[in-house]
Amino acid sequence: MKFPGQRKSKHYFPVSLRDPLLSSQDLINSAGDHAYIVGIDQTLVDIEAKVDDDFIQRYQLSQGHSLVIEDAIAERLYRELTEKNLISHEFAGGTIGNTLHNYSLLADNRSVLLGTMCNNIQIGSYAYRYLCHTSSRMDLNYLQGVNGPIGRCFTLITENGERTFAISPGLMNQLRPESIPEQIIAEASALVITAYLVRCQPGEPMPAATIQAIEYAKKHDVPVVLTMGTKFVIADDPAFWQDFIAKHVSIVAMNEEEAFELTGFNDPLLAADKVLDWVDLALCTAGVDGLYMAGFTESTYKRKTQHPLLSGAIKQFNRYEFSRAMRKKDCQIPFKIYSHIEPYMGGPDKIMNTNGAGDGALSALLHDITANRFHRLNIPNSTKHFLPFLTYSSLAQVCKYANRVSYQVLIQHSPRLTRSLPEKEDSLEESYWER
Ligand SMILES: Nc1ncnc2c1ncn2[C@@H]1O[C@H](COP(=O)(O)OP(=O)(O)OP(=O)(O)O)[C@@H](O)[C@H]1O
Ligand SMILES: O=c1[nH]cnc2c1ncn2[C@@H]1O[C@H](CO)[C@@H](O)[C@H]1O
Repeated sequence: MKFPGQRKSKHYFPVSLRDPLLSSQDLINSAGDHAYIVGIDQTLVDIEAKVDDDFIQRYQLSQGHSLVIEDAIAERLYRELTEKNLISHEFAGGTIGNTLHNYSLLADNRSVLLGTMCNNIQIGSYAYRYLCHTSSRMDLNYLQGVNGPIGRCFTLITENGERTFAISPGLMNQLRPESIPEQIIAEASALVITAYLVRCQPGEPMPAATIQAIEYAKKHDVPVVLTMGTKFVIADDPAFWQDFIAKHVSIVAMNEEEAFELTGFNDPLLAADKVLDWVDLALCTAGVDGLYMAGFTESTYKRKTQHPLLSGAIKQFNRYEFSRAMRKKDCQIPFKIYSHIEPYMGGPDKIMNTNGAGDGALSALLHDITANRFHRLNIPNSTKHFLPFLTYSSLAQVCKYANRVSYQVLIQHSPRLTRSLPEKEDSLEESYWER
């Protein structure tokens, strides 16, 4: 595992606190395989095309929405895109696939993907391309074989820059509960799922497989991380999602629109705060406004920020952002902590594609959480683990890292990182980071 503390010059993580008894070689060689994340996804390839508004209407899609379409319509849509030469890019996609791939690239470490994959893969087929464009550190040995295609996600970009997803599911929802390996979940640092997983036809097994994975995670005390997907899935039934999150989820990742649908709060800070009624940690991305995090720490050990205090809907909300997050149940006196960060370097001069920017932020958070577990497995007696912290770094530092990864996604075309971050960041010297 690329342990965050190994960065030589400027770090995203507080390496000055690293245990002096620890040789970095020990870290590289020992517990690497045991600190990994597992996720479930609908295996999908993104097929990106520029279209006009008339195209969206003709196929009865709705702008900004991710809708599932029938096979016959998908074939007609695909034929029109190819005949008119409108397809600009094809990428491996899926919100969890993207997140795991990015995690594996950032951490140079194992992630395990659960989902379906074609038993017979033809060279050049979508399944083939999915596998070719997936990090070799992503463990695909636990995928369930199916006799048919994986899903296609037509990513239709209209003149206003809006993305509309039309999903042709193929057999992506055929994952069965018995294909969920209990031991893989039991030993993971986190189980990552998306709200999209419950959007299935009656009788499809994916929702039951997801619940099976959640049950194993709860049995073995593995945090369940839910990323929302799209506001429309939440808007369909906010009460269902509130209940689902309260029952099953420890960490929520969402953007401000999804946060609004879930909580009724327009302000991402208030929405993240509301989500703490149900979970241990919330990440809320807010496009040009950067991102927010909210969580808990042990009251006695909260740490004051050295950054200027920020005022928002909650007064001086970032006062204790130098604290490390903990699960609420692990705190004797839980204390709420919040942090916010503006887009890295004010945002890129030119955004290539916003698709996947939120997935990138979540993969950074997962890297920090797994680094913490990795460190704890290696050096359980380290001073860093005198309390059962969830993150290795402070909330402020996690925000910084998440934001940096989102920036990297914005400056490339693919929703998955094509390469890791530079080892040395000259830009970390700049005043933005000093605040
Ligand atoms: N226009 C922008 N300018 C600067 N930074 C941006 C912009 N859009 C996004 N970002 C950065 O990317 C992060 C995530 O963006 P956003 O809130 O759009 O995610 P998202 O809607 O969840 O994306 P996706 O669902 O495609 O993964 C933000 O927190 C911010 O750091
Ligand atoms: O229904 C879906 N299930 C899983 N992933 C999806 C679905 N719709 C869109 N995306 C994925 O979301 C990513 C950006 O966050 C895209 O890469 C797309 O593949």
